[in-house]
Parts: sequence; structure tokens; C-alpha cells
Amino acid sequence: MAAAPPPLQLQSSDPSTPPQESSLIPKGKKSRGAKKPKRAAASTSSAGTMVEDPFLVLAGGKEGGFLELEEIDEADFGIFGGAVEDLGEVERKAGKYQKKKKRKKRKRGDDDNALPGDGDLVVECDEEGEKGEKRVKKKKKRNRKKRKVKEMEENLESKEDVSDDNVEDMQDDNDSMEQDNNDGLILGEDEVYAWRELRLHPLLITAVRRLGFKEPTPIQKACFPAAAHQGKDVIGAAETGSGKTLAFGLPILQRLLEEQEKAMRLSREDESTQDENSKESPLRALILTPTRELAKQVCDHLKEAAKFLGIQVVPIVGGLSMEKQERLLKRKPEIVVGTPGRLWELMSTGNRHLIKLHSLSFFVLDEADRMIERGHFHELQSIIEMLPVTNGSDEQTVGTTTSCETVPILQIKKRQTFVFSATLALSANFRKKLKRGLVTAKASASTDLSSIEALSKQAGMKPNAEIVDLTKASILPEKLEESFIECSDDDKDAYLYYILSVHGQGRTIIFCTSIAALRHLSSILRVLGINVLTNHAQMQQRARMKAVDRFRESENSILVATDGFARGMDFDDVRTVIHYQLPHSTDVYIHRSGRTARKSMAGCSIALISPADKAKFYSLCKSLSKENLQQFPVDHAYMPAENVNKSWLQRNAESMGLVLETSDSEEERVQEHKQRKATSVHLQKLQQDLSELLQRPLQPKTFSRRYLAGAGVSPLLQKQLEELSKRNVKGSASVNANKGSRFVVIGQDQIEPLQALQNSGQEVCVSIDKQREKRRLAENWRLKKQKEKKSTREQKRKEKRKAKERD
Ligand SMILES: Nc1ncnc2c1ncn2[C@@H]1O[C@H](COP(=O)(O)OP(=O)(O)OP(=O)(O)O)[C@@H](O)[C@H]1O
Repeated sequence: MAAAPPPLQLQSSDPSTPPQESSLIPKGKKSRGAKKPKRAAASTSSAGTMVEDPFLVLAGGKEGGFLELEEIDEADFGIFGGAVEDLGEVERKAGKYQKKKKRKKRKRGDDDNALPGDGDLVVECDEEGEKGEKRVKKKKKRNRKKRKVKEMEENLESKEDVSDDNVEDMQDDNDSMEQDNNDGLILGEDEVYAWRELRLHPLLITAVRRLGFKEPTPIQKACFPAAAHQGKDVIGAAETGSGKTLAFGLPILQRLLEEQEKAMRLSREDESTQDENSKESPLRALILTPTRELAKQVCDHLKEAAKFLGIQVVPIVGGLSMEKQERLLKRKPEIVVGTPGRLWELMSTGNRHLIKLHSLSFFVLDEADRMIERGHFHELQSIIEMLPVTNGSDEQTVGTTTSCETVPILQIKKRQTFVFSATLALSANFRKKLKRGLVTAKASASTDLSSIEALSKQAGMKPNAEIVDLTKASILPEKLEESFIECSDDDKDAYLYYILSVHGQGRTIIFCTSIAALRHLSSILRVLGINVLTNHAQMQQRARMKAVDRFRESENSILVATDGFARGMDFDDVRTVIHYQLPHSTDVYIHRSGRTARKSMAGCSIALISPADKAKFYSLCKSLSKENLQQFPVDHAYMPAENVNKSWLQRNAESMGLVLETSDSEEERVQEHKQRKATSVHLQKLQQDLSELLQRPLQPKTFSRRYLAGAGVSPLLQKQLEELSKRNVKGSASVNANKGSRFVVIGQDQIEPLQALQNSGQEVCVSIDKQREKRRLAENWRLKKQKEKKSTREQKRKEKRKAKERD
């Protein structure tokens, strides 16, 4: 694994190594500017304090001035769906009734402000400024609602035939929801036949039509019958981007809808047996994800599906205001999506909604394998201990846990457990173990959550759980084109800059394993004029979420992230994933790469492999059963000659198993490094030089004299040609040259990495065994040559000796 790049240099990744020549700045630029930034090492700021990284100064602070700018309006954390506060089932119906009335009004055209579905949208308002006014408005609204509830109750009571009315009322409610749901439908009724075959609830059919999902994805198709119709627990594994969120989300919504209808029927049939508690809206589904961003994303996805269904979904994640989240929980959402840390924080302080788990019908672990990694352990264990114990059958035993409130037996509902991930099924052995674990689980409750089977058992997973494993041999998305670039640690920044500036099109994510490397990299890229977003664990949560939003907003955004971001994040059309540093495990590589090539679209990944990464890279390829991988095509015309030679020399030396010695001693290098320490004046000069350089395009050393083909001249090429023509004018003034070297450019587009790879990527053997064999052969060949030389030398010596003797 490549060491975290140092904070001080443009190229070198080793803090102990003095900076070297910039490899990417074109020759003309380099002579004036490229060398200069490295002299800024460990410089002193104008204020006289030591600057850790001159690039940070150039970029304007550790996070490039990013954090300070963040202020997120959390309004979107409000509740969607039929949130009619604490007034119970009747009031909820009244809400729908109200909504229906509103719609009718809208139809008549007398409701100016009405928007589809806004009747039941509860928005979390910021408490500053118009706080009082809003509170008054809210109160008025609530009073209006209460009056309507009363009206409706009176209406309902006055009807003679209650059951008939009830059916009618339900029908009305459904019609009402259906009507709202019908707004903005993308697909026609006859286009979603595949969903009907699954017996998806009619309201959910409308939801998928609105979302434009013509048919279920394979994992959804496989999980739905078992989870929704047979009420089974599910362990699901499928490739990244295959729709796992709805694979567990739709069965949850289906059951909640069915139960809502059933409860309404029952309550009308016999109000005397109706339990007081049933009027409450207890927590029905608890979904745990390993990261905050993922929790928010899963929550948004479910909200989208549950829109107009009267089911509330809220995210509960750390890093955001606890009070605000407590207020959200007071609305008693049916579904809570959260991270273990914040959930446990609220549970342990006795949040009523979260500890009333008697009616919990779903416990979901998304990205379950990540959950059992260090960091979530204690909270996860504590949450699981809070769950009512299931006895293996469909019945749920309550009151056996210390903290869960006891409730009448009528309230007890069967709980289903869902465990999902893309990398659950990496080893066949693991699958077998899991099955065995479920069937012959020890009676004693284990407190060990270090394996999926132990975790599943603890969470109450039943032995007849459905195991849906759709991971293929490769696990990676089908349309993902993987590639790599071999380069030294020092050259990684340069190659990355090359990819981003020569190709850089489309949304790109760059993954680092360490925050130090991420900071170094993002600072450098910002200095070089590439606007990047960052996301890592040490950032404020608001800033992280803002970065996610910004990344989503722009088609050409670039995000530098650590591995916490690798899992589950779903963005439209991420074109390229770059592994700046190799991840620590194959799983993480899969999840990282899975951010592109989602939803059957094409995408490409590029791994930057330094000599130190090689062993890891080969074993990664082995665990993914890859013998060949494409080498990403790099146009070395952009690289200064010495670097090309250096890489070539290094590559060849490595393939021969030789270590190249540098001419300078360590002492000399440190000395030189110290001498280069820049003053603040020098730093300013560097800044000036750099901005001058950045005005000009990245220039190749030479242009091919061949005709360049493509549709139109890209801005980059245009600039490059202008630059070249300036050079040529100067050159021809002094020397009457270039007469025969004219070329004609028809045009060239700036092609994105995937296209470059498809056009000229070359397959290279990455099999560790074959590489070993190659090395062995090379070593044998070297030894043989050595032997031959030795014997020739001896032969010559002998002949000389003989000749001497003869003389
Ligand atoms: N039936 C469907 N048809 C079309 N698109 C779908 C369908 N179901 C889900 N999607 C879309 O597919 C994308 C990926 O879904 P999701 O995030 O659930 O994948 P995932 O399997 O959880 O991925 P990961 O393993 O990376 O977390 C989302 O944008 C979602 O809206």
C-alpha cells in the first residue's frame, strides 16, 4: 500500500523524500514554475507560523476553506407521507379526508398554493427568525385539523351501516392516495406487469410507476415473495447498484400497508376490543446502516417509494442536532433509518419511540458485513439486546429484555430480520457456515457479533430464513471496465492530474485509504485549479452531507473520499472511480468500484499501482479471479522525458528484481530538502508563477503529425494549439525551421477515461502465479547469464594463463 503522500510536495509521496521535478507540468512551464512549488516545503506563513503544507496555504486552509462555508438547511429532514402528528388513526384518516378535500378544491381551481401532496407535508422549520409566527400558524393548522377530525368522527358515527361505510371509507382513502400517487406517473398501467406478478400492493404499483421502475431487479424479484408473502427473514446478497434498498424496502411497505388496512377493518368491526395502544403509531421498522450518508440515502429512497402512502420515514444519524431528531421521533414515524451510534445514544437516554419496540416488525441490517467491523460494535450489540427476544418461531416473546417495555400479548407482532450486502457471499465457505449456523445455532445467546451468522442469530434471524445470493463469480458490475496504471508513488499525483485534466469528463470519485492522503491530494488538486469536493470522517457532518449534495448536483463533479464512502452511495452516472491508494480488502475494492457502472450503465475504474502496491494488487486480482486486466492508456507525450525514462527504468529494474540506487545519499537529500524551505515571500512568488502556469493548457511535448479525428476541437486542444502556434512563431523567427512539419488538425474531442480505455487499453497479465513464474524465469535467465559470463571469464583467464605458460 502506498504510504500517505506527504503534505509538502507536488510529486513525492514520501515525507522524508525531498520534492522532485514535477512530472506533469509541460516542459515550457516546468522550467519556471514546476520546480518552485516544491521549494515551499514546510514554509513559514506570512504570520510567521510554520505551515504544515504549502499547498494548504495556496488552497486556502486545511479543507480549502470548505468547512467554514457549510451551512445546511436541514429542512429536507422533515417527514414525508401522511404525518398527522399524534392524533392517532382517526386523525390520520382525517388528514387524508382533508387532503381529498383540498384536491377537490384544487380541481375547482380555488386553491392557489396547493401542490401535489403538500397537504400532508410536515416541514422542519428553522427556529430562528420567524419562529413565533410559524408556531402560531402551526397551532392554527392543528386546530383546523382537530375540527376536521371531529367533523369526520361525527360523520362516521352518524352513518348507520358502519362496516359498509368502513369499506367505502377505506376505498376512498385508497382512491385518495392513489390519486396523489398518480401525479407524475412515468409508466403506464400495462407497463408494470412484472410487478403485478409479484402481487405488489396497488399503491406500491403506482409508486414504482411514478419512480419509472418497469420491473423488479433480480434481487427484488427473489426477495419479495419470501419477505412479503411468506413473512420470512432474508439474507440478501447481490452486486452493487442492483436495487437492494427496495429489495427490503418494498416488503416493509407492503406489510405496513396491508396491516393498516386490516387494522382499519378490525377497528370498525369491533371497537370494544380495540386496544388503546393500537391507536398509537409505534416503531415498525428499524433499519441500520454503517454510515450516515448511507442512512440518509436509504431514507430518501424509501421516502420516495412511500410518498403518498401515509407512512413516515426518518433518518437518525450522528453529527446533526439531537434535539431536531428527537422532535422528528415525537411524530412517531413507522420507519427509522439510522446509524448505530446515534440510535443507541437516543435509545440509552430513553427516547420513548425508539425503546417501544414491542411492535417492531422489521429489523434490517444494510451493508451488514461492514456493521460487524470495528467501530459499530458496542452500539450495535446494545441495540440488538434491546430487541424483544424471538423464540425461533413466528411468535415474539416480550418483556424478556431489561429495557423493552412490556405490552399486552395482542400487541405482539412477528418480527422479520433482513440482512443485506453486496459482499456477504465472498467465500463459498462463508455461505455454508452461515447456513449451518442458522440451522444448528447454539441455544446459548452469544454475545459475539464478529460474524454475520452470529449477528443474524443475535438479531433473531429464524432458521428458515431465505438466503438469496445473486452474487456472481466476479461480484463486480457487469459493465465495469477495470484498469490500472503502474507508476511510482511519487508520480501518482501527476498521473491523477493527467487523467482529470486530459480526460476528466463526467462524475468522478477518487478513493484514498487515509485522511492524510486525501487532504494532501485535495489541496494539490485545488491548487492546480481542479475543484474537488471531499468527504471523510473528520469533517463536520453538515459539510459531508453538503458535499454529497453538491456531488449529486453537477455532472462533472469530482469527489475525493475515504472508504467510509465506498459503500452503498448511489449517484447517477458516476463515470470513473480512481483508486489513488489501494484499499485494505477486496470487499472495499468491490464497494468502491461499485459506485460506477450502476443500473446496467457502463463505467470505468482506474487503480494507481506503485511498486509497493504490487503484491497487494496481485492478490486482489487473484481473489477476484482475474488473470488479465487492462492497462489504462497514458499518452506519455504529456510526461516530461526524465519521468518517462525513470518509470521505464524502474519498471524494468523491478521486473528484473533489481533495486535502483539513487545518486544522492540520504544525508545530502535531507540537506537539500532543508535548503529548499521557502520563505513566505518565496511562497507568494510560487503562487504567482503557478497561477500563470495554470492559465495555460496542459501541453504535450509534441503533437502527433498524424491527422487527429473527432467531432470538433475540444477547448483543451484549442488552447494547446494556440500555445503551440505561439511557440512555432517564436521558433520560426529565430530559425527558419518547421517548414516540413506542418500538420492539419481536423478535430479531437476530450474523451473520457472509459472511452480511452475502450479505444486503446491493453490487456496485461495480473495473475500472481504467472507473475511469480515470470520472475522465476527472469531470475533463472539472469543466473544462467551470470554463470555463462563467469565461465567465459574463467575460460579467458585459463587461456591467458596457458598462453603465458607457453610463452
Ligand atoms: N426495479 C428497479 N428498476 C430500476 N431502477 C431501480 C430499481 N430498483 C432500484 N433502482 C435504482 O437502482 C439504483 C441502485 O439501487 P440501490 O442503491 O438500492 O442499490 P444497492 O444494491 O443497494 O447498491 P449498493 O450495494 O452499492 O448499496 C437506485 O438509484 C435505485 O433508484
